[in-house]
Amino acid sequence: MKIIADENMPYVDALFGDLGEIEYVNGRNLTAEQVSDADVLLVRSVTKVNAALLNNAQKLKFVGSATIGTDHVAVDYLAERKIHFTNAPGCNATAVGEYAFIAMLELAQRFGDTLQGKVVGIVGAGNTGTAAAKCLEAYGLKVLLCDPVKAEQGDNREFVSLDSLIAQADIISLHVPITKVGEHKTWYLFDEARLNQLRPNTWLLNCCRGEVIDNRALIAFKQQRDDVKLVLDVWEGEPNPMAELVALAEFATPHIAGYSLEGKARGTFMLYQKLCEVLGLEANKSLASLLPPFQFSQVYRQNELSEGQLLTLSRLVYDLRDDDRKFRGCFATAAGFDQMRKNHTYRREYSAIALKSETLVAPADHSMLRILGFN
Ligand SMILES: NC(=O)C1=CN([C@@H]2O[C@H](COP(=O)(O)OP(=O)(O)OC[C@H]3O[C@@H](n4cnc5c(N)ncnc54)[C@H](O)[C@@H]3O)[C@@H](O)[C@H]2O)C=CC1
Ligand SMILES: O=C(O)C(=O)[C@H](O)COP(=O)(O)O
Repeated sequence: MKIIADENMPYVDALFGDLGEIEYVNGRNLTAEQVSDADVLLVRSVTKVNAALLNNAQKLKFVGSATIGTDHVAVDYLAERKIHFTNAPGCNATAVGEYAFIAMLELAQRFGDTLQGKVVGIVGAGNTGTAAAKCLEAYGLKVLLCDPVKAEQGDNREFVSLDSLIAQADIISLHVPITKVGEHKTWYLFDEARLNQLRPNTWLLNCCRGEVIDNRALIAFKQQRDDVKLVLDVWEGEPNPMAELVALAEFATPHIAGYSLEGKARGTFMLYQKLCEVLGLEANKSLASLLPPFQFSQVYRQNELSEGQLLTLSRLVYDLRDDDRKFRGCFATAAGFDQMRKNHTYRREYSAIALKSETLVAPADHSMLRILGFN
C-alpha cells in the first residue's frame, strides 16, 4: 500500500509504518503526478484536495486531513468517488484555546493592563472557541458566546448576537470555520462596517481563518484606531500575508495556533484510527506512547498566583513572543512563512505540566490551574 503524507505531519512513521510504504511530500506543492499511484493520502490544511489533484489517482481509497478545518478538501467529490475521508475534529482545539488565552495574558502585560475583570466575546462556540472559553472562565472572566448555528441547533448554552457581543466585549476572539455562502457565512464577517463597531481599546484575536476579517479593511481601520490591539495567527492570502498588517499586529504568527505537540499528535493519531477502521484492522498503537516527557514536567508553588506569575507559568509551555519575533524576521516571502511552520518547535499544552500533590499553591489557584489543563 502506498501512503503519501505531508512532510509536516509528525508521527506518521510510528503510526503508519506497518501499514505500507510511506512517501513524504511538500503538501503545498503536491501534484497530480505525485499522487497518481497512492492508496492513501494524508494531508494538512495547505493541500487543495480536489478533482484536479486526484483525477488520475484511481487506486486512492482514503484521504485523511490531520486538521480541524476542511475548507481545503472537496468533500463532495471524494464522496462521489467513494473515497473515504476523515479530518480530525477537535485535535488541536486545546492548543488554539491556550494560544488565545496566553496571547491575552501577553497583551495585558505588554500594555500594563490586567486580563482579570475583562469581558471576552467568543465568536464560534465549537471546539476551539469552547477550549478558549474554558481557560477564560477558569481564570474567572465573563465570557460571551456568539454562535447562531449552535443556537439554532438547540445547544443550551447562553448565546448573544454578534452586535451585542461587539457592544459588550473588551476582547473578541474568532473561532469560526470559513464559509462563503449561507445565512451565517463567515467570509469577511468582520468587514469595514463591523470593524467600525468595535469599542475603544478592544483586543481582537483571529486564530481561525484569515478571510474571516477583510484584511485590507483591517489595515485601514487600524491605521485610524491604534487603541485597538490585534493578535493575528491567520492571514488573507497565506502564505503571503500583507506586510502592512503584520506591522500593525501586536502579536503575529504564521498559522500555528494549533501547533502543540499534543495537537499534532492527536491529528495524526485520529487518521491512523480511522484508516485502521476502514481497513478492518485493530488500531493497536497508543497516543500517549508517542509524546516525549516535557522538560518542565512538574511545578511547585507556594504563594497565591498573580497574573504575571500565571503568564510566567504559561510561557513554560508557550512563549508567544518567540514566535512573534521569528515571524517578523521571515514572513516577507512565502518560503519564510512555510519554513517557519515546517521548523516550528512544537510547544506543549498545559497538560504537559503536573502540579505536585504536595504543592502549597492556594486552593483556589490550584483548582484554576487544573481547569486550565495542568495535570
Ligand atoms: N489557527 C489554527 O492553527 C487553527 C485554525 N482552525 C480554524 O478554526 C476553525 C474553527 O475550529 P473549531 O472550533 O474546531 O470548529 P468547530 O466546527 O468545532 O466550531 C466552529 C463553530 O463556529 C460556528 N459558526 C459557524 N458560522 C458562524 C457564524 N457566522 N457566527 C458564529 N459562529 C459560527 C459553528 O456553529 C461552530 O460551532 C476551523 O474551521 C479552522 O478553520 C482550527 C484549528 C487550528
Ligand atoms: O486544523 C486546522 O484547521 C488548521 O488550521 C491547522 O492546525 C493548520 O495547520 P496545517 O494543517 O496547515 O499544518
